[in-house]
Amino acid sequence: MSNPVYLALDLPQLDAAKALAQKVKGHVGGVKLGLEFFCAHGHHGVHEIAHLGLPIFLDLKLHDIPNTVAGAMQAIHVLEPAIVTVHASGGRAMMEDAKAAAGEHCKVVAVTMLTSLDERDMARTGITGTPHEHVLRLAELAEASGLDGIVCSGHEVKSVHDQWKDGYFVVPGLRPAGASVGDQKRVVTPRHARDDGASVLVIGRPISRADDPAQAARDIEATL
Ligand SMILES: O=C(O)c1cc(=O)[nH]c(=O)n1[C@@H]1O[C@H](COP(=O)(O)O)[C@@H](O)[C@H]1O
Repeated sequence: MSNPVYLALDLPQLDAAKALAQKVKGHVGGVKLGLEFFCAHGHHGVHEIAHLGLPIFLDLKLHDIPNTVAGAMQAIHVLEPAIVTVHASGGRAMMEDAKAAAGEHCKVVAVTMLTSLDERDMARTGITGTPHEHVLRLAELAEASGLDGIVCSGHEVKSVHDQWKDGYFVVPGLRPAGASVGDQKRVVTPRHARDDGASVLVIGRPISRADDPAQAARDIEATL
């Protein structure tokens, strides 16, 4: 089985991001470039990282009217990302148009409820019920919209997997036992998420902020 870990390269400096990706290259399955990286370095930065030969997960979390999101998807074809994110709360038409506009080999996955939120945060945005219920509802909508899968926490992935057998499930909010949680609220270990059916394990700071990132990536790989 290929390594399911995608390293989140949430670094502002292009050289530092390249150096980190180079260090852990043999111990991760791909790299995730998010808003911080893309706003700072754009297409050029993505091309620079792509030279390392790892699959690229472009985490843009697109959320706008369908026409605008479809235009953005077309504008990134040339980067040939393996995975791109949109927000499920953008609705069915937006997700359908995003998928239709995506490159042939690009998986489009919908962010359901950010792993930095809990039930109280959710209630403050006017959404009632539990995170679990909300994620399952948005997963159903993403599947009906023709997307490849969703992003959710390790708390929900098992139930989502039971309901959507051939879905592609991206799980962030992962921490090896005892690691600092930081701003994440719905957290499990990488092994737990994998056992519950995660297709991709997104891991950032536990690797990028380790004294020896390659060793941290190896240690996580060994638990899977
Ligand atoms: O879409 C994501 O990747 C994502 C969704 C989510 O609900 N929670 C979440 O943490 N992420 C991303 O996953 C990464 C987690 O980083 P660490 O908390 O440092 O492991 C960051 O790049 C986040 O942007």
